[in-house]
Amino acid sequence: MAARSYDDALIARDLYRFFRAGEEETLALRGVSLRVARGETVAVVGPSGAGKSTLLSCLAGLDEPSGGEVHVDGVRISHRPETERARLRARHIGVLLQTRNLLPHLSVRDNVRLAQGAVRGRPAAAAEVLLDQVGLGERRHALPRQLSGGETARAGLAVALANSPAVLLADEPTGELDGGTERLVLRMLRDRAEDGCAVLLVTHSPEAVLIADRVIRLDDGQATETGGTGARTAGPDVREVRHGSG
Ligand SMILES: Nc1ncnc2c1ncn2[C@@H]1O[C@H](COP(=O)(O)OP(=O)(O)OP(=O)(O)O)[C@@H](O)[C@H]1O
Repeated sequence: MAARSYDDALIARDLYRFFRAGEEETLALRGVSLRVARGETVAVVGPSGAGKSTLLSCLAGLDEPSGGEVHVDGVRISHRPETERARLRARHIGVLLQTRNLLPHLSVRDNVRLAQGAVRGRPAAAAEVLLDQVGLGERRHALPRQLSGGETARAGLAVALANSPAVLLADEPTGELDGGTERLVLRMLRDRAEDGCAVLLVTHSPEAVLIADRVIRLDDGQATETGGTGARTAGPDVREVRHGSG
């Protein structure tokens, strides 16, 4: 059991999330459990309103689950003060959100450098290397508002990868991208997984699902099997599916 826990860089146990707005109550997550191992890519799919973004926010420590626990890289991130969750996130997690993670007044390179700040001793040159990898080496001095949509997505990816995270969480990383940029983003996510990162992406894109080792389907706040073989049971409500060799 201990070895498995170590292999699983991301563990969520029995997550619940209630929202209350006036009289209205929504149970966005109803007992979701999942594990993502180092080196693995998992896609989370499901209809609008199923709870995908809520799940990703709870996994990233951007939101607190009402019940259940999240562990990242061997550390519990849930049920801690927001500042501590932010510190743990900066250290262990890369987050790629639909609203991109760029500070508007900083150049692309300085955005990457800022995200690297969480990791001591990182050479400054690594920012340039990362920007070259996402094809933005020439645009490193540009401000976010000067970037095209595809460039913004790639800059967001560079920022998400800047801290060499153990866990990478991405919400629709290829939404609204052209085919070339989508392939580049997916290849980089896959490469990170091959380097030992645990990658979880929320997606509607069939191409993104294809790069995943396993697919988790959320429906009305519950995770269920999507079919196939080689399932790895992660909890009472989750049966997952492994695609071929990935
Ligand atoms: N801050 C909030 N306050 C109240 N209800 C919320 C809040 N955030 C999400 N919800 C509700 O929780 C449920 C799940 O929402 P969520 O955004 O997680 O779904 P989703 O699967 O990501 O949808 P989409 O694919 O459309 O982005 C929805 O019913 C939504 O209205």
